[in-house]
Amino acid sequence: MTEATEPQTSETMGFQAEVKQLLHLMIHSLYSNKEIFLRELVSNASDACDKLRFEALDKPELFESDPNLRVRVDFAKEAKTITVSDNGIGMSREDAVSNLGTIARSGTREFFSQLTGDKQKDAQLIGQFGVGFYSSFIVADKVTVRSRRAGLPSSEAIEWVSDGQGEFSIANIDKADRGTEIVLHLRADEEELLSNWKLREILRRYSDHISLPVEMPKEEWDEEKSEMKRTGDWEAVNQASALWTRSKSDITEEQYKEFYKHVSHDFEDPLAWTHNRVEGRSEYTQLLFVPKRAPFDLWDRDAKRGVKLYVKRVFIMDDAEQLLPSYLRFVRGVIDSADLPLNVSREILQESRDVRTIREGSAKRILSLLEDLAENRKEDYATFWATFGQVLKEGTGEDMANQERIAKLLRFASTHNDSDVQDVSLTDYIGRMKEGQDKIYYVTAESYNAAKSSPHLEIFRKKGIEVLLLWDRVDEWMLSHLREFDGKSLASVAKGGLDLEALADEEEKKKQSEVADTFKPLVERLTKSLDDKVKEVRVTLRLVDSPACVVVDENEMSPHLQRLLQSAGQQAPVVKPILEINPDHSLIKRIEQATDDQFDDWAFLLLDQALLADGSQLSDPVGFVKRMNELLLKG
Ligand SMILES: Nc1ncnc2c1ncn2[C@@H]1O[C@H](COP(=O)(O)OP(=O)(O)OP(=O)(O)O)[C@@H](O)[C@H]1O
Repeated sequence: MTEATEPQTSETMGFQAEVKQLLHLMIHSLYSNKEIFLRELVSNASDACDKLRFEALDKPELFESDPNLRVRVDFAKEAKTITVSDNGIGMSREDAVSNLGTIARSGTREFFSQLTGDKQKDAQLIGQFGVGFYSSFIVADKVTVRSRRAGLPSSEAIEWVSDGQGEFSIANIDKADRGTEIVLHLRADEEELLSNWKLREILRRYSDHISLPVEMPKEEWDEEKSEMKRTGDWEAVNQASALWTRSKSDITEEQYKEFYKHVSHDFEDPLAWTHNRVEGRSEYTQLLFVPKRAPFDLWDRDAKRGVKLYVKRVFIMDDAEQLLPSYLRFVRGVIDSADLPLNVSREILQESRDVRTIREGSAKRILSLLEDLAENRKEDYATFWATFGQVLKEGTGEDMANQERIAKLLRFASTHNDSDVQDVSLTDYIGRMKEGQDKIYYVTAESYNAAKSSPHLEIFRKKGIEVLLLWDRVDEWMLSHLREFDGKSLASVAKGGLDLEALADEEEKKKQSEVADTFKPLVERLTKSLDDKVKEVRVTLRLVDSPACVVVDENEMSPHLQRLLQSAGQQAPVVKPILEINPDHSLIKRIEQATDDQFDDWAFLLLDQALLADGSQLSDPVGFVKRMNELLLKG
């Protein structure tokens, strides 16, 4: 253990507000999981050793005279302390102030605003956020961190002390050995942790996958005194070989799960994983996990993502986003390449052919894993879809080579089961297609409710043709890339030229041409009144309950996409709608009889209500209300 001299240049500082909140909540809501503190500290210690090994690639002198990286866990019964120490990278004074006093992740404030005060819910949320070092305070009422950054002189080591209330102190000390030592002064009721057996048991459970030796003091049975005695040596309590390098048959499920928690900082078990060694032109090992829950910053474009990159078992970097396409950014894990140079930089990663091979190989593995879930673990796939489905949809445009496979994995709500649960695949849909139907029909809208009550669905419901209901933000984007599936094109029911001809019977075809003739005068009158507002007016048989609806031409941007672009502050082309009227509706018959002085009002009213039903905003809502009231009064 370190011989610390008297602290100098001591300074007391306050925790960032979010840290205070985190500490408070953690102590109160994670108590039932208190042993995780050891996992978190050992995980940090191991990361610190990985970082040292990486920096030492360029500067071997950082190893000083102590090249054997390891983590040590010790305890002192009398003093009631547990100490976790490592000979990793260590922290400078500045590092300690920012790493152990603030949370620098983006989205932290938003995250904290979601906490409810309900212990169970908050514990889940905190788990999602990641507790790290601060979990020490679940079992300790005082924590002392002594650390010296590799490469700094012994006089520039620091001592950080806090009781986890609101402040910490930091001082310069002298520390000969490199790395970090964290001393937990246990709370009064935590004495049961002060046992060699207990600590080994926790370490084996939580840290067996750590690739460095995690050591504890060696003990032997002392015959004379009839008790265990320390020999003065240290011994590893874990296997100390990188988990992903072991053979699959030697790894237990529990070890995979713990390893996942270590690499992802997640609190929960993963949903699924895939572990492979790839040999051939490119050689690498991948151990990739699909989490069960979205990290709190899944939607934050700047958030850290990606997997950890190792080269020949040496840790190179976190969040190597080049190793997976962005639509798989929820995947966590490790990729260990045998081909990349140890001094690989982010820039090199972008250019490297080996990286491209790894990225393609990893995407395929994850897609196979998801296919397996979809096929054999339907409930888990539903969990996956509800959590990450929207992200996976991005793949339809991003990864054209795998578009068909991704499309097979998509799930939608549909008129078939009339619920907002997204569980219909395109294959299910095709299996239920009517005779003569050659398209996959869908409607897009702002919400499930808007989609399911779209007037465009009326004829489909009447004919019993299934329509997919889409309302996720990414849907329009996806649809602009995914034009067909299994030889069937995807068609919006809100677009003109709705080709239901093939499905219409003789009688319907006859009726279509009859009504076109009969309603020609009305169509002409409406066209005149709405002149600059619509592209065209025509009679349709697609409506059942609504008097009219708006559609756009096949090749034009849907109104829903126009609105999405506008709300994102982008310019959308002005597309005039086509007004389609329902010849069987009484309101249309009423308008047919309107006198010339009222006709314009009726025409505008018809168009405006069709726009409203489509989810559009009216350009003149006051005019709409006025016209409606006047017509109501006139009866
Ligand atoms: N043993 C250590 N040696 C060197 N630096 C450390 C050590 N422990 C913690 N740190 C530094 O403190 C930072 C904060 O640690 P903390 O455990 O709170 O969060 P984290 O590991 O970054 O993420 P998470 O909260 O998701 O676990 C780390 O990122 C690291 O820079």
